[in-house]
Amino acid sequence: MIELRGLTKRFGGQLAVDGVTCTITPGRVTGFLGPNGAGKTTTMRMILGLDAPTAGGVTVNGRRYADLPVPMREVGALLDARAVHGGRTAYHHLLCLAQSNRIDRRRIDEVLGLVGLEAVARRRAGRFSLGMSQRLGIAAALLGDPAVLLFDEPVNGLDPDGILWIRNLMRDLAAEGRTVLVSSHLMSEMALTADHLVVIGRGRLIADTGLEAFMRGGADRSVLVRTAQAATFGDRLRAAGAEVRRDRADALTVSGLDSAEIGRLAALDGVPLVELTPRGQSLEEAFMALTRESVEFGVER
Ligand SMILES: Nc1ncnc2c1ncn2[C@@H]1O[C@H](COP(=O)(O)OP(=O)(O)OP(=O)(O)O)[C@@H](O)[C@H]1O
Repeated sequence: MIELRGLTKRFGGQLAVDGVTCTITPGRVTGFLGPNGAGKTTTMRMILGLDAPTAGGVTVNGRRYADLPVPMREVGALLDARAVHGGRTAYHHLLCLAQSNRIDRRRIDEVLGLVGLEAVARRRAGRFSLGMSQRLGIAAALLGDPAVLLFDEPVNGLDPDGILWIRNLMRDLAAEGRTVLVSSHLMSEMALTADHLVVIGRGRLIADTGLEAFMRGGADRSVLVRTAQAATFGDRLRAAGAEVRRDRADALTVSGLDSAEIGRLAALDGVPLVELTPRGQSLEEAFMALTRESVEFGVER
């Protein structure tokens, strides 16, 4: 569990994080979203005690990071995958971390296995590809078997196999009951990975909500209706107050009436429907709508 209370960070005149209050709960993947410069990395750095808040505070499992006796056993993080000593082997990198955190060295082989790096454990980390570096960073995050995990933009620069692997890993970690916070500016990625979303823009919390509610919220919702009698049924729906667009010979996009009402009218008129599908807006659209005001370097539209 991670609790942010009025968390604030100012860099000179710049308010990077502005009074964020929310709780990241265990057992699910929480996507931490926001446009570039929204304050995601700064928030994560404060959770990890790397930056001191200007005001407010944050606790991990009820304690401030600085008060955790062995932090790696409580919280693991992947912030910058390239931040390893390039001359060390993967094994040696993990060994140094294990020794300085009083973690049994047998755990090293376990985490190397978990991330699929056993075969290259004795190679220098400086020669690793980005994907391998990400895996090593994740191995380090998992080393202390922590209940809380933070990943900052973990899929950046990865190929589809790597992305799928990370996605499954996050979901597995959450299913084990851990708290998993993953930042991204990619909505499409979060739609496939997260159960819950925390969205920030210009340092402020703009949403703290389930994934489905986020997609539903504020949407101009419509319903796809397919029937061989599209022309006549379209007129019937218009007469009932709907806005109707005929997309194909057999397909209508209807707004202003919900699917239950459309289905009832079809049944009353004996119109056979081939399809009746409520359409939420895509996560990407919902995100754009929500963060439009808060994009730091927005393009005039
Ligand atoms: N050390 C620093 N000194 C001064 N300003 C900083 C510092 N770190 C971050 N900032 C500023 O704080 C704001 C938030 O940055 P942050 O990196 O937390 O955003 P982000 O959401 O992680 O963005 P991105 O998706 O681009 O990584 C930005 O305007 C950034 O320029």
